[in-house]
Amino acid sequence: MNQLDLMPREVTSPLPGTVHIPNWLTIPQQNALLNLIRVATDGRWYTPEMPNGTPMKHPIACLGYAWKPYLYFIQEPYRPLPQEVIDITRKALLDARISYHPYEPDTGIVNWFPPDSSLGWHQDKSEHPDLIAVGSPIVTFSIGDSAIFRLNDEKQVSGSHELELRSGDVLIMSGRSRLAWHEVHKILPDTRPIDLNLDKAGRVSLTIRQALVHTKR
Ligand SMILES: O=C(O)CCC(=O)C(=O)O
Ligand SMILES: [Fe+2]
Repeated sequence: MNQLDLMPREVTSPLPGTVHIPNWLTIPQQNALLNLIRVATDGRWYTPEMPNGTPMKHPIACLGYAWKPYLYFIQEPYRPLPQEVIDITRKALLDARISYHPYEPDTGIVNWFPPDSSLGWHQDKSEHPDLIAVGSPIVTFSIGDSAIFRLNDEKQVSGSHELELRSGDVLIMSGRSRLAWHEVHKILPDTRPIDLNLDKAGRVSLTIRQALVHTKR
């Protein structure tokens, strides 16, 4: 434990529509979520290639629809996003006081960040344009080693907001900051809680979103 751990970590809203809730999941809840991810992804990890052929720097796995830069597709056998994940996503939105209707999350991209990995400056815009236009939320749960996360409403690191995303934190990007630029700048080694059921160093982020418009039949 360092000095900072003694200070309460407050809920913050660095940009309109973005809410960071520290310590939102308890350790048992994080372990339950890790288990659920293990079962639901069923070893279906892959390292997608960018359109120019270079592989991404870290592996991902997907719940619900699958994703590769920059489109969603159906992974066979198709299994919908687990109801438990939809439920905690809705609860996180309620706690963040973000009301957004109708929200039908259908996809979770799970990122595995080894200690020396990062994810460069980008916007999340593979989802249906009508959903992006209305600010449909992206809800991210962090588990494992902490990350330095940066975000900005402009395409530049300079002047960006820097957040430390620790194990158990939730971050929501929605509304006016749905298309905010962001990056996982670095992973802070050996910062994960000891009671976590993670057998190696690194960080899991589960990023829930609605990818497609669901027409009622
Ligand atoms: O790991 C994170 O906190 C963010 C990941 C991310 O930006 C993404 O999956 O698009
Ligand atoms: Fe992203």
